[in-house]
Amino acid sequence: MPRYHVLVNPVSGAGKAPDFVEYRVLPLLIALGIDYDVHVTKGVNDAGRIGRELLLEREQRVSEGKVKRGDVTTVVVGGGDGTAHEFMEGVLEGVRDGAQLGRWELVTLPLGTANALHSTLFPPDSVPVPLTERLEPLIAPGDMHALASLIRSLEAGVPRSLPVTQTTISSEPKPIPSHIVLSTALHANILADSEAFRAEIPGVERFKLAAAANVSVFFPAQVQLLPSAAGVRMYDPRTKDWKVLPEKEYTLDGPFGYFLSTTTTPRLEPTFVVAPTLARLPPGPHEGTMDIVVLRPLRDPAVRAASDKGAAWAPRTKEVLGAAYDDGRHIALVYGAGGTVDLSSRVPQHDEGGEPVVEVFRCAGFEWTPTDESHKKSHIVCADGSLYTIPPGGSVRAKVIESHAGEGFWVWG
Ligand SMILES: Nc1ncnc2c1ncn2[C@@H]1O[C@H](COP(=O)(O)OP(=O)(O)OP(=O)(O)O)[C@@H](O)[C@H]1O
Repeated sequence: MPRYHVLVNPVSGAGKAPDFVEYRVLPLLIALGIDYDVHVTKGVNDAGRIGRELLLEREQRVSEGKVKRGDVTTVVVGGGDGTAHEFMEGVLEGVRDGAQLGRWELVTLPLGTANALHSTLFPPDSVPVPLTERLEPLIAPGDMHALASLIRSLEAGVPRSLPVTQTTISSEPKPIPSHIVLSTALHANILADSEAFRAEIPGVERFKLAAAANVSVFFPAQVQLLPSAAGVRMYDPRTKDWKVLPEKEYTLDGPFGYFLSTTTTPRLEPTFVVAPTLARLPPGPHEGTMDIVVLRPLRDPAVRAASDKGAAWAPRTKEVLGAAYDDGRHIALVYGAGGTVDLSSRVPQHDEGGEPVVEVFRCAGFEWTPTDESHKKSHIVCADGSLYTIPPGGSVRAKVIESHAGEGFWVWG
């Protein structure tokens, strides 16, 4: 077994990573005779430093003939999504400086707050990963879910590819990689505001408070969808399948309420299934696409008719995103004849011609250009929980990186 690298972020989530690694992860590796190195993060972006160092160390060992170029580096992420993000960012920075990427296999542990990646790989209601006789005496039943990704890596098999989105913002000197989520509008602003509550409320409740502060905001912007080899597709709730959009529909005019893209994770929290198409209609390996979930308030007939449009929109957003907590039911909703939405519907409503409430696109990427320089909230971008600001007059461009066989990131799930 090759050496395992174990990252420990002592502040992620409720701060349980050091104990969990010491008492649950390391004893398992020791019992199985697997060598490991523990790397404790010392502050913001330190996981990136560790990523860069491991990449360079690997490069050195390849040049000394100690490991082969195609050999895997396994990294157990003892933290949340942000820790994995920083780590991958650091590796990719090293690649931009000229090092070869190589193959990285990540093991997730649900030690952050939202744990989007771990929840996607192992949803709360998923069947426990089966244990072989070798592991059975070593793992307590209560730890099965948290250790599921580690168990998969120890039992071998095939890890999943982890596509990376590369984002450029005119103000940022370097492109920003992300593997979970890239968003603007409501989601990015919830993250921005929820940081203020982190010390007070370590759990997901802080997101709900921040949501209330942003739910009626209209985000003025224009979006250009970037086609993949299969063009730009939009989800049709009636056929429950994609339809290919004509090129003239690649431009989306705002204002926007919600705008979020993801390549890997249908769910952002254990029960918040915001992009169910990723699970129900999974893209092929190396397809190079993202799924984008969009809410545009002025498509809503009731909002168009209202004098206080923000007040009319807020309950609609809550209803629709609330349906996402019910196994991603929001993408089945369509506007009825009078602009109503039947929120109890698990299947599309029967009203002829009703438009989908949520627009879901599958394409290679997008460009988001704020159209009101004075509207600060429409300039905020979230890449895997890290926040960036688009400068006045600027825009953000996000595109899935083409993946190469044998090189890149994989995850055990
Ligand atoms: N020693 C440290 N002191 C302070 N901050 C740290 C330290 N080590 C890492 N960090 C920072 O901790 C932040 C939070 O980590 P992470 O995102 O993994 O946890 P989380 O936000 O609780 O979980 P999730 O991303 O799953 O919601 C990261 O942005 C990272 O930069």
